[in-house]
Amino acid sequence: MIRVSDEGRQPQSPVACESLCPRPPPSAATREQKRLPSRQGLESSSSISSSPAQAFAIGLLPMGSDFQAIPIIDISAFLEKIDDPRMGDDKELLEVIRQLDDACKEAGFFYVKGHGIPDSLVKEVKDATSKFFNLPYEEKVKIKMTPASGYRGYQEVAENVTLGKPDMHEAIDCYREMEAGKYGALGQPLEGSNLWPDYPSNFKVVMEEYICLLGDLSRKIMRGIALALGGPPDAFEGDRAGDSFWVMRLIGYPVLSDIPEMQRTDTGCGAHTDYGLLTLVNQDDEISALQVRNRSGEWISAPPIPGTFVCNIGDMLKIWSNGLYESTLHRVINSPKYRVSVAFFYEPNFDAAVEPFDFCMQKTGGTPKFGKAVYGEHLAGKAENLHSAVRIDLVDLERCKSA
Ligand SMILES: N=C(N)NCCCC[C@H](N)C(=O)O
Ligand SMILES: O=C(O)CCC(=O)C(=O)O
Ligand SMILES: [Fe+2]
Repeated sequence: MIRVSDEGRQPQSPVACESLCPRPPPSAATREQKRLPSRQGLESSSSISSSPAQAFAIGLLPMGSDFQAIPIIDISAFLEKIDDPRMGDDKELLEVIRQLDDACKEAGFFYVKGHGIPDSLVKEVKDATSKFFNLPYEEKVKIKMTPASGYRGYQEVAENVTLGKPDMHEAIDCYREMEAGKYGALGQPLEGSNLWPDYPSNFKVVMEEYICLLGDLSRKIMRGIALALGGPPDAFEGDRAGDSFWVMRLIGYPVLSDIPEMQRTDTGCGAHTDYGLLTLVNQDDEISALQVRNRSGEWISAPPIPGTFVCNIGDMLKIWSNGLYESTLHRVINSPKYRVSVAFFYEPNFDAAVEPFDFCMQKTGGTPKFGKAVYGEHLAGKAENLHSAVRIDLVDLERCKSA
C-alpha cells in the first residue's frame, strides 16, 4: 500500500465543480458551440476506415460484440479542447470521440488514461478508504447507514444485496447533498448529510476534492459522448445532468476466509448494471476482480491498469441513446486479497426526465425503444429493493444464528 500522510490538506480547486464548488454559468461562446463538431466531420472520420471497430461506429455491424478486452482511451488531447468553442475541426478531438463511440457501442466499458486527475489524489482516496475499513467494527458503525441518514454511510458485509444474494463487500455510500424538500416525497428518503469518519483525519477533505474533480471530468467525458452520439456537446447539461445527483461508493472486498462461513456467498458484488449515466472506477492497483459480460455471455476481466479509471455506461444513457449504447452487466468476484475500489457515479439530475433523444432515434429506426423515466424514481426503486432485501436477509441471518 502506498504511504500517504494523514495531514489535513486543503482542497485545491483548479476547476469549478458542481455541488461542491459553484461553477460559473457557461459563457456565450460555450453556448454557441452547440453544433460543433459537425456530425459530418465525425462520420467522415469513421468511414474512411474499414476495421471492424470503425465499422461499428458507422452502423455497418450489429451493435455489441464478443469483445475480449476493454479498450483503453487516452483522453488527454480531448480534455484540453472539449470546452473550447473552436474544437469543431480538431483532428485529435475527433479521434477521441470516435474511440469513445466505438467503445460505448462495443463494450459499454472503457479505460480512460490521460484524465488529468493527480495520481497522488487517486491513491490517497484508496488509501484513506482502506484505513477506514481496517478499523474495528465498533468504529465503523459510528457512521452506519440507516434510513434516517438518507441511506448515507457505512454498510457492513452482506448488507448490500444483488438479485436476492448478499454481496461480500462493505462500503461507504455518499450522495450529492440536497436541500430538504427540494424533490418532495420522492427525494425525501435520500435527504441527509454525508457521514464522514473521524479517522483517517483527512478523509472528508480528500473525498470532497476527489468528488469535485471527478464531477468535472465526468461532465467533460459526457460532452464527448454527446458528440459521439451525434448530438450537441451540451446534450447532458442543464436539465439533464447539469446538476448531477452523483453517488460515490467506497468499497472494500474482504477475502472470503475473513467472513463468517454462514454469511459467505460466491460474489463480491453480483451481476448488475449501473443506474445512471457514467461510472468511473478507481480500482485497487493489484487485484483483478471486476468482470464485464460480453454478448456471448462470457465474463471478460477488467484488470487494474495504473493511471486509468474504468468507465462504464449506466441505464439512463441507454435510454437517452435509444439503445445505441448499452449499460453492460458486470460483477466483482471474490478476491484472494482485501480489495479496495472507489466508484464515482455521474448521474442525471435527480428530477431529470429521461427519454430517447431525437438524434438517437433517427439512427435507430425512428421509434423510441424505451419509455420515459425519471432518474430519481429509478434510483428510489433500486434503493427500496435493496433495502427491503437487506431487512429480509438480516432476519434470515438472525434465524441462522439462533438455530
Ligand atoms: N449506484 C450503483 N450503481 N451502485 C452499485 C451497486 C450495484 C449492486 C447492487 N447490489 C444492485 O443490485 O444494484
Ligand atoms: O468494485 C468494482 O470494481 C466495481 C463496483 C461496481 O460495479 C459498483 O459499485 O457498481
Ligand atoms: Fe457497477
